[in-house]
Amino acid sequence: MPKPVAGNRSSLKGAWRPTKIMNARDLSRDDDFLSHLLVEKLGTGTVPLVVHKMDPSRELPKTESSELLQIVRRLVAAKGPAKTAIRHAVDEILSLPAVRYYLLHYNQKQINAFATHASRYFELYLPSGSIEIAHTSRYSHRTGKSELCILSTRPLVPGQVISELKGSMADLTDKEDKDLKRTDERHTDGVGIRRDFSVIHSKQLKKNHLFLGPARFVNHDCDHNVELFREGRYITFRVIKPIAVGEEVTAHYGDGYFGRKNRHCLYSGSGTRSDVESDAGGWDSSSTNDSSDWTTDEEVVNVNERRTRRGVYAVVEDRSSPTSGAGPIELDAEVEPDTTSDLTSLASSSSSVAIPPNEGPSKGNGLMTPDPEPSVMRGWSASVTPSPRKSTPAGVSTRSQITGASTQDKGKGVAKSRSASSVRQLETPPLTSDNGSAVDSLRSSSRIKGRAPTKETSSSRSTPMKGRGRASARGSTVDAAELKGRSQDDPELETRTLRKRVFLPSAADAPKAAVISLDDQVIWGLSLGRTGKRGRPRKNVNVECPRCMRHFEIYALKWPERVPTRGGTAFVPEPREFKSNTPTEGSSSRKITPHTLHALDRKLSAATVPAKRPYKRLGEGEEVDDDRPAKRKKPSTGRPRGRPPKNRQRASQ
Ligand SMILES: C[S@@+](CC[C@H](N)C(=O)[O-])C[C@H]1O[C@@H](n2cnc3c(N)ncnc32)[C@H](O)[C@@H]1O
Repeated sequence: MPKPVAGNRSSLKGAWRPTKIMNARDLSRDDDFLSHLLVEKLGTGTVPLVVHKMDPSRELPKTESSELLQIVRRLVAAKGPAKTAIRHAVDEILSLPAVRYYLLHYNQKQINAFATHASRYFELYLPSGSIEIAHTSRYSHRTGKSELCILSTRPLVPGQVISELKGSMADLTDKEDKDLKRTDERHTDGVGIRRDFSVIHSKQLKKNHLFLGPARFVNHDCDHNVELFREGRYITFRVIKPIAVGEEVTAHYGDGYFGRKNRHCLYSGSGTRSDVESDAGGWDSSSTNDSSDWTTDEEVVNVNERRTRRGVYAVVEDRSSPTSGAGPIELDAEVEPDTTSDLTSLASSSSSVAIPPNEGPSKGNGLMTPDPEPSVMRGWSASVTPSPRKSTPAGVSTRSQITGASTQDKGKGVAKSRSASSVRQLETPPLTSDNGSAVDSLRSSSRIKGRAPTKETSSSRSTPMKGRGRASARGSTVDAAELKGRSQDDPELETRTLRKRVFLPSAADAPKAAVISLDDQVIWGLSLGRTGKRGRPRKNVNVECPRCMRHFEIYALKWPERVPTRGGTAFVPEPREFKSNTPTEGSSSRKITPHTLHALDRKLSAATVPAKRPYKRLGEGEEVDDDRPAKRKKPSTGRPRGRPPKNRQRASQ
């Protein structure tokens, strides 16, 4: 039993710190509660969002939807870095009475994990986001249950990483694993539901992991448009085909997840919001929960509109028209304001950068640094890549699903696909200041129709992709193989998220080194052609290495005349990289700058280099010929070291 945090529960606010470790029990409990608060309760539109819970029988503390909506509104309107805005939102949710009650017996570590998980859900609502959780009835006729999905709210281009699609993974013990496989008969609608709908298998660890958070709502499609890959501790989703606004984001769970060759996969082709809205009338509201709070009676649904929760993005021709249904959906230039939720759609985020048309997907686009670890994260997606460079098709594979449809499929040999991972706790990357700066720079303007589109800022280009223009229709394909092997750059996972690519400054960008002198003699050449022993050229001299600098000081003092010159003047080569210690972000001090040169100048002026005595190997019987006075050995005091002499001990008494 965790040790409850003592003291006033209101002190929860601001007292938590991000943590990545969660055990499966806490993760499922927290995810049930948080998805209830931040998905179900905030559902807008005509169709409520009903989340499959890990434990549907669990009673959740009652919360006011209006309070939650206020928190999200403040998050959307907040100024400053996204990270700070998210933190405030989490603080606010932690101070809700229902949440405080829920956390009553949690210790600080558990509170940290809960708050971190809450931040993953809040990130979905950032104006810079490019996805949303929506309802889909695509599978309901077979699964007999409400299903949710992820829709894009902006055009996404291949190579982009959907930064806000986050989740957390926790190891499953054998017992927990077995329990999840068992059909839960307690489900209210009487349908036996297995709760292993979001279990990922790690082949390498021969273990199953529970994967929960917003990313768990990504459905499977044999013709998927994102791939899941692991980067160190993180799981990330990368777009592999253009995704239009309103289109569903789908991954590949593995070849045998829905039966042999996925023959029971219910994905019926292009899944767009139209599947959702047009089916809205058929939705059985009796099985819904109080998320219908958000459905107003006056709301008139225009069946020709295609909309995400953020607003209408397309209007199709009237269904009664003879041409209806056949023609292509016309996409609006901009996303319209969300009339139902008051959540504003702002300019594109780092994960959905406005891409100049006619530019193909980036090669080596600096999105993320691949995980050098060769272990294969097979999972969920057959195209899950262990690292972006090795886009191995066969990643984390989820356990075969036996709910609804899968229950019917029982006995038909719903195969299990397995995946490999070498990590114990995996999750999607944390929100970084990247996002924050993107939001900062973008918040001032809006993409709401009629307003001037946001000017792209450098921070919004944190995923420097040479991409395509507005995402084309689903059919437009990009060879997935084309993406494989492209060099990418990191997250640490996590911009957020993904670690920024370490861009080494080019020689042209590097500060030009100044020439320094000693006693009016030019001594400085950053690369001394000959600094090795006995004047031999020394390879790979790294002048930024302090050791090399020391060598140089000695060299320059001893042989100032050997300092390289070119055409009579001092030769100042370009700074080199410090090879043994690749510079990382913020480590610009590793570069030679005028400042370091100046420091060296001062050092050299004051330096005195003692002459080095050559070592001599002694022959047999030969004695040391040393004119230095022999080091006198201190006479032993006979007492253990560190203890004061007895008389001093006595004196102190
Ligand atoms: C990781 S969850 C995805 C989110 C899920 N729709 C939800 O609402 O929780 C996996 C479950 O979604 C459903 N699902 C996803 N893709 C499917 C597909 N192509 N065919 C049939 N069911 C699918 C199955 O019920 C599966 O167990």
